[in-house]
Amino acid sequence: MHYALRTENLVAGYGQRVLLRNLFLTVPAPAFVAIVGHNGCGKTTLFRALTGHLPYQGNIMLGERELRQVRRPAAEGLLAYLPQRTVIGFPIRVRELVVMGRYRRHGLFSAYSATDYQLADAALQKVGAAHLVEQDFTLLSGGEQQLVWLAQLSLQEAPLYLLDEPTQQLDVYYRRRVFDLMQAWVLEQGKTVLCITHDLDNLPGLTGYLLNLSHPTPQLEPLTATTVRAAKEFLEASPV
Ligand SMILES: Nc1ncnc2c1ncn2[C@@H]1O[C@H](COP(=O)(O)OP(=O)(O)OP(=O)(O)O)[C@@H](O)[C@H]1O
Repeated sequence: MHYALRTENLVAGYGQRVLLRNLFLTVPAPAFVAIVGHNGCGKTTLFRALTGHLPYQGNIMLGERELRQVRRPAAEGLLAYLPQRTVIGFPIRVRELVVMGRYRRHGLFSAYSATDYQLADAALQKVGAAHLVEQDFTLLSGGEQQLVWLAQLSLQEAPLYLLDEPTQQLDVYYRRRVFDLMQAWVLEQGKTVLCITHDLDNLPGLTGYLLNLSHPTPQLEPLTATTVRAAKEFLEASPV
């Protein structure tokens, strides 16, 4: 079987504060994984370790590569990461921001080709944000900005996508749409998508796995109405 990600005995945290304890994970490729858990249980910390931004003990394999041997996993095309909040401090047109998803082929601010821009427009169309293409990104609403980031992410040619609460600022309609989009990345493009979310109501009906990082021994479970309900009850019943 082909694996997108494996962790063996992964331990990580901040100083005395250990958040990930002896985590063993094997994520097949392709797959969708919804990562849930209480605020502060270590979901983003897991992503920081996977992206090479946090020291850890144990092993992390990204596909066939041992993460310790990789200097910059995103720059080398092993993964693409959408953090929770990214602030842009200068005016920039939406199309110009989205096309930067092609940066590994060109360098961030170098000249992009007509094909790159066509891909950027198509990516915006797919997330339902084609109408924003000419606008100044910094003037958009939080939800609109999130759609633009998703379009940019979709242009990155990585096998593994990590998304930290991508539906956080979106209304009901766009939340559904973003989950459908992530499913399409998996089912149609063979990507493996790890998505941190508190939006459990949108999970039943999706194909993939659930990972409850608040559980004492977190492991992948099939994503079903039953497992989502159990996770919800667990999270409602127990403190962090
Ligand atoms: N650089 C840091 N130094 C010390 N503690 C940190 C640091 N970054 C995060 N923490 C703490 O680690 C804990 C876990 O943070 P993390 O961001 O992984 O939580 P999370 O599960 O993603 O939570 P949320 O659902 O609220 O986003 C939090 O209590 C946080 O305050």
